[in-house]
Amino acid sequence: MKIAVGNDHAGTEYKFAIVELLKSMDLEVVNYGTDSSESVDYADYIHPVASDVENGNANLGIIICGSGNGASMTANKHQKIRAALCWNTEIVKLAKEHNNANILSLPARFISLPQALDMVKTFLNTPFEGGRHEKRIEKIPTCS
Ligand SMILES: O=C(CO)[C@H](O)[C@H](O)[C@H](O)COP(=O)(O)O
Repeated sequence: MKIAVGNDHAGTEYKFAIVELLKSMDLEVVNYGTDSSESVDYADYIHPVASDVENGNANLGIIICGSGNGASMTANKHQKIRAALCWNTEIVKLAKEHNNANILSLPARFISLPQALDMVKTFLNTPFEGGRHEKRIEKIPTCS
């Protein structure tokens, strides 16, 4: 399984720990994020993650910025992306079970690092429930 990861300067520290976790789980990781704490524009580092997930080059994505909003807004501009901004493991679980989220967006400035790592594990280990949720997510990309 391949995971695409992206972050701005607010997510760099958490990104390093998340990449380490993913590698310890024998997952393939592609890092599109900045590796620096120098200020950057999140969209430049998030679009490549969304593109990879959208075109099947990666199975899932994990994106990190200060609030998680800029990252998720950017990723959700991609037609096939369902990026979920999450702040605890319960929300992550629902984002997979009900929404089949294919990108997890983490607000690094509002969650602890242990919380972030637990959320990543939940994201990877929770399956989509399907059933009634299938037709609901199919309706998401239908916009005027
Ligand atoms: O895009 C964001 C907010 O929606 C992210 O949280 C950014 O990380 C944040 O805006 C960066 O803020 P900074 O003051 O430039 O470090």
